[in-house]
Amino acid sequence: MFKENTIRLGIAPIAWTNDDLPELGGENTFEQCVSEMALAGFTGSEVGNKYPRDTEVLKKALSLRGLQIASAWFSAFLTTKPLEETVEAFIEHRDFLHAMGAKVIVVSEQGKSVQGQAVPVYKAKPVFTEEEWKLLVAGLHRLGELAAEKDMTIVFHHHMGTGVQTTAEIDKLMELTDPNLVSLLFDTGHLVFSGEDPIPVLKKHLPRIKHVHLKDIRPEVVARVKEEDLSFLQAVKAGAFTVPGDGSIEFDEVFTTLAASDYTGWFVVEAEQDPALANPLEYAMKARRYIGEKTGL
Ligand SMILES: O=C1C[C@@H](O)[C@H](O)[C@@H](O)C1=O
Ligand SMILES: [Co+2]
Repeated sequence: MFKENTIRLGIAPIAWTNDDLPELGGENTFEQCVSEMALAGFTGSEVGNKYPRDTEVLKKALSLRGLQIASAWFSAFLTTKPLEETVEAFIEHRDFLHAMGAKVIVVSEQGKSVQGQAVPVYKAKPVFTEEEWKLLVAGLHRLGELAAEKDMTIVFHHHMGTGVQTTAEIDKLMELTDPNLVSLLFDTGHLVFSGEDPIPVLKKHLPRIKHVHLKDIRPEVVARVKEEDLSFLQAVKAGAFTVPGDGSIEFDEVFTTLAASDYTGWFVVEAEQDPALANPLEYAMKARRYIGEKTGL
């Protein structure tokens, strides 16, 4: 289905230890996490808070297990803080990822985000003013230029509880930004959680999609999140997300559309849930098996 050597399969450490909710998987060590990623058949990882920041130490631990760093999340505050604050933090993050050999940098706008707050994630989602959109676009162009200095690309992460969550907001961001400076991360779970159809988003923005997060949704939990006005983190704890193949998302068209495109890069399985309820190794293996069956990868 996919052309040879175009896709690499990674998995995010968030299923072992959750940076947004440290009580989930606090007992799981870095070594356990990366060993189990490799055991499940993945060759890449994103970065969690238990990962060593010394690039040589990290490289050694990863290469022993046949793993590479695909990317890592960066929180930008372009709509709420002076640009230079985000730029300074971004340069440090970019240089770390560059030293680790990554080519894409995941950027999320956390200005006004409610993803970490104890408020209803649907009702309290921010809506940017035109002034905030201008700040976001100008700031992303600056980050895109800084990434290009190292031959890297920023991939914007649309996300629940943020100002870029819905199809309309993604369309607007893509329209307002320069394709040479700002690419898109396609995250199946966040789109479906928000109530979007992921396929039109994928098809419309395919040439700009440079990174993919594969996560599935448990619709009965999402229904509860709406009914009970739960926050994003309560939703995660309740099991809104799971690995591809374990929820309601139909991945066939996601895979066939990407296979027919020029996409080359990482598919990162990212399924944060409570590791005490969903054994991370078991779920990583389940995801790997499902992707293999659907794609031949
Ligand atoms: O890419 C991601 C990183 C996490 O920190 C985030 O909350 C998660 O939902 C996600 O998609
Ligand atoms: Co994601």
